[in-house]
Amino acid sequence: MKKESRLALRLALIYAAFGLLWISLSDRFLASVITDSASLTKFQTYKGFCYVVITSALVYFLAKQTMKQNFLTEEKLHDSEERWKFALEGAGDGVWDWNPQTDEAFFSKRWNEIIGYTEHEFPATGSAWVAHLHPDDKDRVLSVIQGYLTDSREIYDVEYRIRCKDGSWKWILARGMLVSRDVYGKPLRMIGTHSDITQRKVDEELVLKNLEKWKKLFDILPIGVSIVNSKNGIVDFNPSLEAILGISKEGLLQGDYDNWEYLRTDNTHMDADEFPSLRAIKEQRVVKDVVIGVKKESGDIIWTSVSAAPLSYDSNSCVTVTTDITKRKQFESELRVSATAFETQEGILITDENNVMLRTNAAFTAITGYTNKEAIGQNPRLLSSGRQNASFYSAMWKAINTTGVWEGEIWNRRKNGEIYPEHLTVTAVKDRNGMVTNYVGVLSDLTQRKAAEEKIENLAFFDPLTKLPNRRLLLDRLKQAMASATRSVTNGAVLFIDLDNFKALNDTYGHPMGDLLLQQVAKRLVSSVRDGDTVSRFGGDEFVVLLEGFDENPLDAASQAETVGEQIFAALRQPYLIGTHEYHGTSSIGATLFNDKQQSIDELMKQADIAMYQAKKEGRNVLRFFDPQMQETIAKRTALEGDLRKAIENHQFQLHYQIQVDESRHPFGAEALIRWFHPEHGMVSPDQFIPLAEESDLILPIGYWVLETACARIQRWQHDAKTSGFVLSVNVSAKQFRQTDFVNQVQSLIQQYEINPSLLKLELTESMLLDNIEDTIATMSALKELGVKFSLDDFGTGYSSLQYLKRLPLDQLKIDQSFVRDIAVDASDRAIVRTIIAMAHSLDLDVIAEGVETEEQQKHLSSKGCKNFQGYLFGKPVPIEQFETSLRKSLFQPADSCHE
Ligand SMILES: Nc1nc2c(ncn2[C@@H]2O[C@@H]3COP(=O)(O)O[C@H]4[C@@H](O)[C@H](n5cnc6c(=O)[nH]c(N)nc65)O[C@@H]4COP(=O)(O)O[C@H]3[C@H]2O)c(=O)[nH]1
Repeated sequence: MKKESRLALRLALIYAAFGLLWISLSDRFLASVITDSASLTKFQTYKGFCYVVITSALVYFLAKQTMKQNFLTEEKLHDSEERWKFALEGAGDGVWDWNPQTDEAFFSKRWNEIIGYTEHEFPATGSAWVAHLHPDDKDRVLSVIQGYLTDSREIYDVEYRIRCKDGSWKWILARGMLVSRDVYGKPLRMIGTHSDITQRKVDEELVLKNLEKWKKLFDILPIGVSIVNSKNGIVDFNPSLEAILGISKEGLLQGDYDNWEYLRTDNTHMDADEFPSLRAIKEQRVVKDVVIGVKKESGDIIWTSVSAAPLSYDSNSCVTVTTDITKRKQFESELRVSATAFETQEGILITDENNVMLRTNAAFTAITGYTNKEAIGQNPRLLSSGRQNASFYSAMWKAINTTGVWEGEIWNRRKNGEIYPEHLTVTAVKDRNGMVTNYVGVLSDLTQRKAAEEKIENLAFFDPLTKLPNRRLLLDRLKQAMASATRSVTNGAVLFIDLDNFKALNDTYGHPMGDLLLQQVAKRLVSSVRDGDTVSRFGGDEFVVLLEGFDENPLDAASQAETVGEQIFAALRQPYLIGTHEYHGTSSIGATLFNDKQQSIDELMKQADIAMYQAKKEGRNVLRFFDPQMQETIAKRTALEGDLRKAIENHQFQLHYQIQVDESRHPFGAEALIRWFHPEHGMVSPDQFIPLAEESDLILPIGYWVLETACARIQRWQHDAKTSGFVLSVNVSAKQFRQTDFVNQVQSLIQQYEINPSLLKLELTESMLLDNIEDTIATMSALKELGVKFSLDDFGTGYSSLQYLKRLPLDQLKIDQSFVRDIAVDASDRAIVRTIIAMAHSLDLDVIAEGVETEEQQKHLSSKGCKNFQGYLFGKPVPIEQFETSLRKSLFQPADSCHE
């Protein structure tokens, strides 16, 4: 119940209580004291007057009390209203008071002032206020008021613009409340404040404008901007970041980037604590320009530069700026490549369109001598040597201007004045419109190349050791000489010179010594001939001298050639000082003439070779002219070689066996000697075909055949009680022995024929053993391990010293038949034989003498201590059947009867 209703009810109750008491008590009281009715009526009238007086007094009293109370309340209210009005006005806000029913309004002094009026100047009605509202705000404001009054919300507030006295507009915040309603509940009074918010509105607008400005900037910035929170990762970002990282908005928000790998500039893994965002948050400082490689699942790498700054309002967040530097990095690396390319071995100069030098590289300086500083601003003509004329340059520029490029060799001048050959390429650089902006010259110094070319030419035509023309140049000159001899009808000669015993020198003193000898020989040869003649090194220890302009008569020409040959012999015969050694050498010369008769170069060289071969054969240190008979021999040789190739498969070889006996002529072994039964020539002696086989490598299959046949023979012998201890000697040639698998071959044969290896004796010659002593020892030792025996054949003809012999695992020395032959008559042979036998004894080796033909020879040998013999005296080499027949005889007959 409302306050005023309660008050009215209280008054009514007091009045009702008094009236009821009066009615019920006053009549009873009068009736008890007044008994007559006249007096009673009279007193009842007086009682009525009293009632009126008392009730009036009561009403007066109650009304007075109530009014007094209302007045006090109102006064209090007024006072409090005044106080808050004062407070509000003091705070700068205006106050208003409005009766919605009467539209009467009160606007405080401050209210008026805010919009430029003096107190009471503004019409005191609500409608006057409405009339001053901004047209854009009016409807909104009225609907807010309407809404407030009907919705009975507690507080009304609205912002609007109101026209000031001077016509300007001010933003006002009006706040108020309904303070009373009439008995029907209709709004009776609204009061409120009126604050000037114009400045706030301006500020807000500014903020909004700024916000929009920054937002737009954020959106269109080509660099990625993001807000990173140390816990939640990227919380806000602009579209550029999505574009740079190539990730969708959702992906960024879901943290898909966590799956990526991050790289340092050196491509190594970057840890999270190195990220600029996390560092900026942790260290609370700006972290700038950290280069990060973002490696995605696809393997693609995006290179970024990231800066981060902590946010002052949130210590766990920062703003990061991400720039895509992938292209820049690419460009930088291309730039590095370009810079490196610019600094190549080739000189580079760049000019402007007017041919003024702008830049040169280090190689340019190295080649020309001009530094970059000296070259800049100059015309490249600075390098001109004067060797090319004006028309050369005009052709060059014509080419550049039409085709855009010129390339060629040119002579230029260095800063020090030296003129040098150069390879130059000039390229015109054009802009988009086809206008020349620059010229680029690339130059390389050809000085060294030319020298190298010269050197290569020298290598191609000259022997590097002796500096003499080589085979190629000789043949070239021979061709010219032959043509010239035809033209001039003269004779020329080719001398083929071979140094005697050069191989022995090389083997004994080593190759460097051999080289020194060759150099000295070359000098002597050159000084032995005329200037126009050619001295060449043909290969190894072979030299060829080409002589021209001899007499047209071949005999005279031959004697002229012989004279030169003699001069050469004389020169080469002189002792050589090689290092500290004095060396005496001789040579063999093969000569042939050439003239107008048509001959091929090959033929001519072959003739000279054959002649030289003949000279060697004839005892060395001689000059031999080629003659056709000689050629015939060679032809035969070649044919023989062809036949030899087929000999094995045609089963034309046979082994003959020659008995070996002891002092009492008791057979203890044999030597296997090969025989070739040629279908046309009959039996060919090994002396004829073994050297040929050695030259052509045919000795390898032949030698193997001999070994295998010998092993097969041993196998048979060892199973026969009478021959079980028989040792079979087999000749082994140098080439055969030097085969890398020779030991294996022997071992396999021993195994294959299951022979006692000690029954196989390999005969080696001195010269082949000393060729490479270390390898020889290794091979011999390996064979020795197998149990094979060794005999040193032709002993005494070579150069073997005791020192070498000691190192060889030999079993036997074989005295060469040349010493045996004259032993009865030649004291020196006897001495040699004695020495050989003494040597063998001192080395604990057996000795056997070969070629023993007479009793006398045997006697002499026996007297010197030789106990084993081989020779026609005991038996010639014979086929196996014959051998075994006579062997049987000798084994069952007295020893002396073992003759063939
Ligand atoms: N005047 C004379 N000569 C005698 C006498 N006793 C033996 N001869 C001969 O002297 C040579 C001894 O063989 P060689 O010094 O190893 O010399 C052998 C050997 O170096 C080589 N030769 C023979 N067969 C083979 C073979 O199977 N392989 C190899 N690599 N060389 C072989 O051929 C050379 C010549 O062999 P042959 O003509 O068979 O000549 C044999 C033999 O018939 C004699 O009392 N008086």
